[in-house]
Amino acid sequence: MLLYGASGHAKVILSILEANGQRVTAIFDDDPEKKLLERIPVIGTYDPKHEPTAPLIISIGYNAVRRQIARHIQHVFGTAIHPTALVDTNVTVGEGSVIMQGAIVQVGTSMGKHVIVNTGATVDHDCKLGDFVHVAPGVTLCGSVQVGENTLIGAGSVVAPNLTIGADCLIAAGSVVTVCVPNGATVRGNPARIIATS
Ligand SMILES: CC(=O)SCCNC(=O)CCNC(=O)[C@H](O)C(C)(C)COP(=O)(O)OP(=O)(O)OC[C@H]1O[C@@H](n2cnc3c(N)ncnc32)[C@H](O)[C@@H]1OP(=O)(O)O
Repeated sequence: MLLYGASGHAKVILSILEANGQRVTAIFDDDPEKKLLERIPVIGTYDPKHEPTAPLIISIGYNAVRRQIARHIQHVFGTAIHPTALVDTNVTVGEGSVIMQGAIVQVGTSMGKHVIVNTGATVDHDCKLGDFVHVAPGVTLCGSVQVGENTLIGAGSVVAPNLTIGADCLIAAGSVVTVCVPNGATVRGNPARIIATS
C-alpha cells in the first residue's frame, strides 16, 4: 500500500493498516523537507511509476486537496477500515475511503470515493455520503441523511434524520443541524444557522 500525504491524518491511516496487517512501503508528499513518517520513507512528489500495481490512499484530511490530488493519480485506490469500526455488511465503501477507530456505519449506507468517517463517528442507516465527504470525529448522522460531495461535517456535530446537506458545505464543529442545508453553506450552532455561502 502507498499513501499520499505525510500528515497527522496519515499517521491514523498507518495505524489502521498496521492493525489490519497491511504494510505501507512509501508515502508521497510534495514537501521535500519530509523524509520519514512513523519509520515509513517519504519519497517526494507523486510518481506513477513507483510500485505501479500497489493500491494508494490519499492521506489528506482537507477535502479540496484530496479531490485535487485524486484527479492525477494513476494507481488504483485502496481503502482502510479499522478492526474496531462497526461497519454493517450492507454498506458500500467507495475507493480511497477510510473508516477510523470506533466509528459505526449502519446498514444501507453508501459511502462515495475518498470519504473519511473519522474516529468515533456514527453514520446511521441508509445515509448517502458523496465523494470526498469528511465526517469528523464524534459526529452523529441520524438515519437517511444525505451529504453532498466535498462537505465537512465538523467534529461532534449532530444531523437529524432524513435531512440533505448539500455539496461543498462546512458544518462547524458542535453544530446541531435540524433543517436541510443548501450547497455551499457554512452553518454553525444549535440549532445550526447559515452564516456564509459560497
Ligand atoms: C482528527 C481531526 O482533527 S478532523 C478535523 C475536523 N475539523 C473540524 O471539525 C473543524 C471544523 N471547523 C470549525 O468548526 C471552525 O471553528 C470554523 C471553520 C467553523 C470557523 O473557523 P474560523 O473561520 O477560523 O473562525 P474563527 O475561529 O475565527 O471564529 C469566528 C467566530 O466564530 C465562532 N466559532 C468558530 N467556530 C465555531 C463553532 N464550531 N461553533 C460556533 N461558533 C464558532 C468563534 O467563536 C468566533 O466568534 P466571535 O466572532 O463571536 O468571536
